Amino acid sequence: MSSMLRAENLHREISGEVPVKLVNNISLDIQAGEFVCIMGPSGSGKSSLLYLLGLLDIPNQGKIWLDGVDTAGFSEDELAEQRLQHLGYVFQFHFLLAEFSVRDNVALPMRKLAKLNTKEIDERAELLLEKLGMLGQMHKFPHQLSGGQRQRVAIARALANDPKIILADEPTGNLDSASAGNVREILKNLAHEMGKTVIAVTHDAQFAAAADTRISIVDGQINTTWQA
Ligand SMILES: Nc1ncnc2c1ncn2[C@@H]1O[C@H](COP(=O)(O)OP(=O)(O)OP(=O)(O)O)[C@@H](O)[C@H]1O
Repeated sequence: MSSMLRAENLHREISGEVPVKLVNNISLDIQAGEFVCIMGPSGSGKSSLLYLLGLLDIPNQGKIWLDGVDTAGFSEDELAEQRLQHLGYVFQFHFLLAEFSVRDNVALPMRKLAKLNTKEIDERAELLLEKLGMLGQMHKFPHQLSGGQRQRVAIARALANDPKIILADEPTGNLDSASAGNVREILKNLAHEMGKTVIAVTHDAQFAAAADTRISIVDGQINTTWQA
């Protein structure tokens, strides 16, 4: 195994009359193909940490290495390129575009990256939808799907550019238990069968039980780390 995402002494605070420490001196080292869950009480800084690890926010102090590459000092354009190529995101709310079909939603990140032609993009979108059991719904629009189906499309979209890392923020938070179990198995298999590094924030104990590593956050700091 090799280090896929390494963070050293991450700090993130919001300045103001009373500065708020969201992330307070967090260091971690996540391996390729590892399934990691971040847990902790509401407001403890889990999402803030995930945004830093996903290069969606910039730490006030500390560094992040993505597959050995130091991301400190990257310009906004360079960070956007890293996000598009190497990171896939799944949120509690799916953020699918309402006016786009299922297939077009999955195709969108590939169109932005512009490495494949239109035919190749549609073929890959269909392949990903097939893997997630959603091929039959590809011409539908997000409002025509159930919550679990939308989340599977969101996972297909996250996989579009074959990222190294999938970051998920409460991916089962809005789902009934059967759909939550389905999404949990999909994300676990992405790590264990496809070798993706999966990092998920969750309050869902069953979801966390499937992880290789559980990191518990309290007041912006790592409280405990548990490994299977
Ligand atoms: N932009 C911001 N400005 C001020 N406070 C913020 C900001 N973003 C987050 N916070 C506060 O920082 C703390 C950490 O927030 P964060 O969303 O990271 O926690 P969390 O552990 O993910 O919570 P939850 O489980 O409820 O989603 C919370 O108290 C939150 O209210």
